[in-house]
Amino acid sequence: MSVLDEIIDGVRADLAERQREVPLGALKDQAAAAPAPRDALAALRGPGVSVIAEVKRSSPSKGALAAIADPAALARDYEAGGAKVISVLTERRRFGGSLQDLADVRANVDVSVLRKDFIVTSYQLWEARAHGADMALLIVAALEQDALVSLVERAESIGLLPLVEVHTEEEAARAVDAGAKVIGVNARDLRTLKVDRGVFARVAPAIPKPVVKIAESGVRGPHDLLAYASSGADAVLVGESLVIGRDPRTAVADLVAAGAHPALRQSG
Ligand SMILES: O=C(O)c1ccccc1NCC(=O)[C@H](O)[C@H](O)COP(=O)(O)O
Repeated sequence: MSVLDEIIDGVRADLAERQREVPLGALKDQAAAAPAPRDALAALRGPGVSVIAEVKRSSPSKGALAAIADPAALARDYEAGGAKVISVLTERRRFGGSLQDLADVRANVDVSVLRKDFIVTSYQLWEARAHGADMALLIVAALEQDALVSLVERAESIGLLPLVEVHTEEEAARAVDAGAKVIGVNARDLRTLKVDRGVFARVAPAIPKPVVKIAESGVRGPHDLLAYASSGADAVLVGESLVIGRDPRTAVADLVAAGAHPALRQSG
């Protein structure tokens, strides 16, 4: 069984428990009472290369990364550094995250917030919106095409911008067919956990121009952002290097400064 399959087994078990505790009708009521979604698409459309900064306590590949007692404080630092979107890992077992982290972050920043999790049912999309998310991750490798299409549609219908994640050209074609407006190319193979920064340059040409292209994983600093930008990235999604560093605000600001270089300015 791959790492991704193991993670999803755990996600389904935790999900079943939450579904017993909060019926879908009650969750929809919570979503209706949540703050209106922010325009994440506009935020990601530049100019320059946008930075998505991630709240990430631990990971299957590295184990514990950072304690992060106050995710909202970290998110405020990211926002002060110029991050356009805050990504919050809400998976509990392998990443140490929660829906409470998502709600806390959303209540304490003015930028858009992404629910980063392993979403396999529309119930999780309602959870995302009920806890204030503006975006939700959908991983192509975790979903049959019918399910992907229906989750993209459901996300959009409830005000969430789906970030559809791929790792190969074939997955990119599936994401495009599903109508994704934002596609993330993850340098990390979620089945083996190997990071290959060359994946973005190979997969990005399969993604048509109007789609926002995000390079995910493996960004250690401005040089990696610039390399992704030179292959056509509109944004980068960064976790580990920000949470293990001593000054997340400055680390984000350095990335934002590199992404704002006039040579990288795009019309959108
Ligand atoms: O980070 C992992 O080890 C991991 C393992 C299995 C599934 C997903 C995983 N990470 C999720 C992500 O995609 C990253 O958190 C995100 O792209 C940021 O990556 P990084 O900057 O390399 O922390």
